[in-house]
Amino acid sequence: MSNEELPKGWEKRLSRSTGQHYYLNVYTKESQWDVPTKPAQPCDNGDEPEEVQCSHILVKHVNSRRPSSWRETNITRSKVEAIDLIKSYREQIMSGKATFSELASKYSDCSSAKRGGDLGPFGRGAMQKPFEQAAFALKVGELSTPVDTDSGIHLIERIA
Ligand SMILES: O=C(CCc1ccccc1)N[C@H](Cc1nc2ccccc2[nH]1)C(=O)O
Repeated sequence: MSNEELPKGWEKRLSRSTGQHYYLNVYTKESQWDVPTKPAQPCDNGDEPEEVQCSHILVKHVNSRRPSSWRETNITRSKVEAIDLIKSYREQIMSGKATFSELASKYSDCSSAKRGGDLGPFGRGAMQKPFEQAAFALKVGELSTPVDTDSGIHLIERIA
């Protein structure tokens, strides 16, 4: 099995003393004789926080899991229209024409709109995977591109 086929974070090495292959976890530098079957976990050297705090603007569409919100009882816009709205909100925030909180309070189809879109701190496993992946990839203060979940289209800002 070449390195390319191993789960992420593992390297195949040759033991000089035994002539046997072993496997090195490149994060923790631990080694094992058995072929790894799961990706190596980065050791807790601070390269990923336990929790992040984000605000989001959610624009639901007709295919959303629950096409209804505090703003609109029956949401009929298309997914493309939702993406275009999120792109326009992103542009307004990036250009300084509006703040994230203003737009979230006015336009987000999530109940967090009442808190300027603030979802509070959350760890991995708390949110739908596409949202989680996008949130944990953001640096503090960074704005995502449109994120697609079963709830709808999101614009995410990492607060902490
Ligand atoms: O699930 C909720 C409440 C989320 C929340 C968390 C923490 C504080 C306040 C609200 N709202 C859904 C819409 C929704 N779907 C989401 C998916 C990921 C993150 C936030 C989301 N919000 C809905 O209203 O359909």
